[in-house]
Amino acid sequence: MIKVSQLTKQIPGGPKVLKGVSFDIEPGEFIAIKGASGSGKSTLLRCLALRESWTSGSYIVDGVDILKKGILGKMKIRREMAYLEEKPTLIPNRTALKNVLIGAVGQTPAWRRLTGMVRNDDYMGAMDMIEKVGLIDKAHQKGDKLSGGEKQRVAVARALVHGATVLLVDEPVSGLDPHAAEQVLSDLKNMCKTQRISIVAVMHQGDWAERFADRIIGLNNGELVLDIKGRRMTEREKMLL
Ligand SMILES: Nc1ncnc2c1ncn2[C@@H]1O[C@H](COP(=O)(O)OP(=O)(O)OP(=O)(O)O)[C@@H](O)[C@H]1O
Repeated sequence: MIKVSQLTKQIPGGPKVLKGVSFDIEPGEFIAIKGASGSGKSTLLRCLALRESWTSGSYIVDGVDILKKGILGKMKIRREMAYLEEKPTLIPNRTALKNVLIGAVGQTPAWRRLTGMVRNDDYMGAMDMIEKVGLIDKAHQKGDKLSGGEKQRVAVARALVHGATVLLVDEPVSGLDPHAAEQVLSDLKNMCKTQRISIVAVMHQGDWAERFADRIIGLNNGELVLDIKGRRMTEREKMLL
């Protein structure tokens, strides 16, 4: 269980982007973040991944007070949380499998990324992950020959192959056609249910959040103004964002 309390992010000499945001993340939960452009969605995600520093607040992950643990806290987050930026890129001339195996910058030793050398159990783990995102028949297809949705699913596999239990993902279906978007979100939802992976996804466009998320949290100008079960939002709730 993850507890975010009073997360505030002040840009030095700039705006206060997040203002006392508090919410919990349960194992296996799919949380969508909604909010207008500039409301702080991506900053919230990057703060959860510790890619941005927190100005104040507390961050408890499995009972560990992360911000008080310094480098150990950072290592725990890097181990347990995978961060996927909007429109992730694959190495075009490497297969889907190789992308999963060696593409995760920062999680694979540099010598292994450069040489492409992998251990047998890494290979099995990557194949498992590719199967979980429903792409086993595309494992040996080159990155640039995959469709947008397939690339996104490979990127999800790459992000999770090192055993993370939480996936933080920015606009997972941005730029995808409705069919591919549906496939990506079905995979993500399935992972939550079968592997108890928690997902926090910025999903502002369309009604994807309402259709796939267990919970929707909403930001307006850096404040959390909505925290509801995943369902069709009322007009009043939409007005809050
Ligand atoms: N390093 C920074 N310096 C100055 N302003 C920043 C910085 N980082 C974020 N901001 C501002 O904070 C606000 C929130 O940015 P953020 O990217 O989190 O919004 P968002 O909700 O993800 O927007 P979008 O939907 O357009 O991607 C924006 O107004 C942005 O300009």
